[in-house]
Amino acid sequence: MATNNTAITQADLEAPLAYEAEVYRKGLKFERPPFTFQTTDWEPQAKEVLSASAWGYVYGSAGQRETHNKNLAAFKKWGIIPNRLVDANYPDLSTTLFGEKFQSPIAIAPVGVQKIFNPEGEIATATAASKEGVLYIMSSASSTSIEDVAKANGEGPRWYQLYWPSNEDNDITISILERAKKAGFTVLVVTLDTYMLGWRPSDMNNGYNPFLRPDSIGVEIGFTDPVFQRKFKLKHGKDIKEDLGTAAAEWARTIFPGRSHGWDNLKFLRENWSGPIVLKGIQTITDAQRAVAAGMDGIVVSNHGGRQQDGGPSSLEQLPKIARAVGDKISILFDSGVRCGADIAKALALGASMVLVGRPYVYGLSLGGEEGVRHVLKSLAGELSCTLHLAGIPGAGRDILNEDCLVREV
Ligand SMILES: Cc1cc2nc3c(=O)[nH]c(=O)nc-3n(C[C@H](O)[C@H](O)[C@H](O)COP(=O)(O)O)c2cc1C
Ligand SMILES: O=C(O)C(=O)c1ccccc1
Repeated sequence: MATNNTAITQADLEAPLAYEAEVYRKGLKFERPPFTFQTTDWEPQAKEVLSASAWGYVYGSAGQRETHNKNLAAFKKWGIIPNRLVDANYPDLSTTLFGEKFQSPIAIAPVGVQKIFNPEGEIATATAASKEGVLYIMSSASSTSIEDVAKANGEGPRWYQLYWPSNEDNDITISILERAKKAGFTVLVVTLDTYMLGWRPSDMNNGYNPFLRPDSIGVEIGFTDPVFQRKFKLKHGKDIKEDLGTAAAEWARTIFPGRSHGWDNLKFLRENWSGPIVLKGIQTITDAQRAVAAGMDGIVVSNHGGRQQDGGPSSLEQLPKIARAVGDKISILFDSGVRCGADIAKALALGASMVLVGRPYVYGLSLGGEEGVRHVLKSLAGELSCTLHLAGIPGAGRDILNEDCLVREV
């Protein structure tokens, strides 16, 4: 399997479709994945195995779920045009970002507190991503430390997502950035839409905030951070382990300070991070242009899967406008509402160079740990490859897969 920047081999091109071929070749002897190939069934099946609180947390969205529902519906407004008598055998799914070649255009979206879905949590996901040649984006709210995730991810490509503390905690931010750099995270993804949690009725009904549980899950990065540890001791006169509840609440306040930074503050991150910086949560042309003006390297067109602000537009609807405005000046990634291989093809066609998947792999993690995440990633890559092949589109590159490949149906 190709890792970053190694040449893509014929075997790499064939790998996504090998999953399907194996099922049919082996028939009933095929060792079944832990759950279905039908992507629409992942969500209801995960519901059956999760506690009400964990389920409410992952499936839950802001407000009346209007933004969430629009995210899903937006994909159905586009059709992929099928072309005949074109040889698009084993389409090349590779994509290049910041001078690095990635074997797959699919990435693991940053998702916090993964141990509430499976005791292996981020270790299972980071291992699965590495085995499938998929980019792992690590959340600031992980229930596993930066160093342990890096170990599990091994040679796999990995980026670090920052929940950005306020200026009073710049020393903590610097410490975290240094740790991420040292642990081999190459790109910084700064999430802009979550300086406070959205209005989430399901979590409020369950009285559920993963940080504030008695076993304080999701605070691992803070609890293992020497600067956070020192500051906590100075302020409270005791060590973290002497008062886990207070420390967890303190870490939650640190990474969700309740107020947004301004565009000017990005200079601070630029000064303290030597690699590319990507802003996650962009939804307008104006903000995308501001990102370009601020010298950023990439944006993730995302509305956080509809979990933050309700009543907004679907993320996919915003993508082509933004791509047309700034696509030649900045790298564009996308998430929110991706549920199957055809969805990935559509997001790529509408201007994304990389597509992040959120809830689907969390359902895989819930249903089958590392194998479950691998099954989700293999299914999505396999279906994407199959879709492009049958549509006569030989690759995922912008020169081949673009708006001309789609028809707007409604
Ligand atoms: C359970 C859960 C936790 C998440 N935690 C984070 C996080 O820690 N940092 C972040 O930037 N985004 C977080 N997200 C948002 C995802 O990165 C992504 O934007 C979103 O899930 C995409 O929408 P989708 O679930 O429809 O694919 C989280 C999403 C879910 C479902
Ligand atoms: O739930 C989220 O969307 C999110 O970003 C998060 C992750 C961990 C803890 C709190 C919020």
